[in-house]
Amino acid sequence: MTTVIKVANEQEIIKKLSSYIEKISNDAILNRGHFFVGLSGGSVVKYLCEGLPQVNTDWSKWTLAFCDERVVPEDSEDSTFGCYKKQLIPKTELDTNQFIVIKQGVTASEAAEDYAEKLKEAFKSDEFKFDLLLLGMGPDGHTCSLFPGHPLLDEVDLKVAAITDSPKPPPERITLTYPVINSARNCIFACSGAGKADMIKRILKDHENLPAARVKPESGSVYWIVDDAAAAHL
Ligand SMILES: O=C1O[C@H](COP(=O)(O)O)[C@@H](O)[C@H](O)[C@H]1O
Repeated sequence: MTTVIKVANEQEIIKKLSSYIEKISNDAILNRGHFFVGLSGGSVVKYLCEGLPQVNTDWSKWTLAFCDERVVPEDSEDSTFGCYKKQLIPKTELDTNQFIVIKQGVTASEAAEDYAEKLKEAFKSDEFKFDLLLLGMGPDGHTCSLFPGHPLLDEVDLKVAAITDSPKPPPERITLTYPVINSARNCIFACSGAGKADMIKRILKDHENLPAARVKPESGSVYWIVDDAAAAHL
């Protein structure tokens, strides 16, 4: 089921997103004793670093993985984990060892293989069923590191794949693939600004088959939290 939530501006996106995260994390902890969440990079980093410190939850029950990650050193500005390490961890009770991070100093395909092993260990299963994936959408309609027209859109065997020709720099990344994304219990997109308005219309109104539109969890929910500027053509 897809739900579109329109709010006034970026600050309201942060508030709404945080309230959904609080509810979903507390339900997961109550029902299954743990909360598995996938984080994205880009603009979502800011929303989460501002919003999560206000969330009322049992942080010790959280495991945080990445929907995609750039294959760069952890201290690079392009490292998604590096951003959360600097901007989120000091503001919460989260510890670095609750994050599942990519192996350093290896190729993208080695990093993807190693990441899949780490997820298998964390989930104690071959099925990586996330309670929540926090997703962004680029102005070209990409989500995670799944780009329009890329062969990875059709990947069904690998759960974590490497990409070495990302059209958005940096080129080397790892990404969850649709079999994992679409088995999540919940997916939330958070998008703000006029730069996303055209793509939001193409996905939510015209139903074009773009990468972000293919996020349709089989037995889960997808929420789009969009501000007035991003929702201008809906
Ligand atoms: O490169 C990436 O881009 C997308 C979208 O970023 P945004 O800044 O336009 O919101 C992001 O979701 C993904 O995690 C990241 O690696």
